[in-house]
Amino acid sequence: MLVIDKCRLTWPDFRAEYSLTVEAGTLCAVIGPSGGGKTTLLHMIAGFEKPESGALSFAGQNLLRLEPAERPVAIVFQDHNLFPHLTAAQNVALGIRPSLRLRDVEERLVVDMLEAVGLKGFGSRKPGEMSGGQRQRVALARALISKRPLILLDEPFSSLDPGLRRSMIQLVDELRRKRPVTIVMTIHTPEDVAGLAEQMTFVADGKVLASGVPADILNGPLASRIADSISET
Ligand SMILES: Nc1ncnc2c1ncn2[C@@H]1O[C@H](COP(=O)(O)OP(=O)(O)OP(=O)(O)O)[C@@H](O)[C@H]1O
Repeated sequence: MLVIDKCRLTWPDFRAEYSLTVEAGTLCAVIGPSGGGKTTLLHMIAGFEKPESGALSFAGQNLLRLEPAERPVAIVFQDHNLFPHLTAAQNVALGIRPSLRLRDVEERLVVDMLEAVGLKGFGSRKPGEMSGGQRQRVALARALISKRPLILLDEPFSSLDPGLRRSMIQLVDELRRKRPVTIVMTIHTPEDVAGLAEQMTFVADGKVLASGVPADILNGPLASRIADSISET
């Protein structure tokens, strides 16, 4: 279970205090208005932002004591954070082994994962030779291939058309059937995760204002505020 308890961050123009619980194995979709604090929440879980107070744990382990690289977390950022000098296959392989010295079976895994994200035959391309949507999928492949049990996806599919976006989210969902993984994903359109996400979390003004079963959140007391934040993005 991921437990965030009153984690506070203060910047000159923004104050956040997050409390949220996500059961292990759950797909939790995070929605909310632009600037409300969704990315900051993910960055804090990953360790790129340090809360001044509060508690943060995953599977009983205190994450606040761990550096980002030590956390059991794989993250896909909005800007995909691929290495431009490496090929798509090498960028994916980093998810298995930072040294890139892969065994044959691992090379095969990379090829299979590129195929799973619809990039068969793109392994030798560099990020600069790929579209924004293709780069997003390379970054997704790298996160999915890593053995990290907590995956954070920050609007990973924003440059994909709705059909491809939906199929990528289904791919993320399938991963959960193959190995136990907890996923926290920021999204813009709740329809994308309909029937897949067990939990929906509405973040605005630096706070988790509601979290629970998606239908309850979308039809609950914050329904009109949520609808406004969706139409604005
Ligand atoms: N390192 C930082 N220092 C100061 N302010 C920051 C920092 N990071 C983010 N902020 C501010 O925190 C607020 C929340 O930003 P955040 O990126 O978390 O929002 P968001 O909900 O992800 O928005 P969007 O949907 O547009 O990506 C913004 O006002 C932003 O300017």
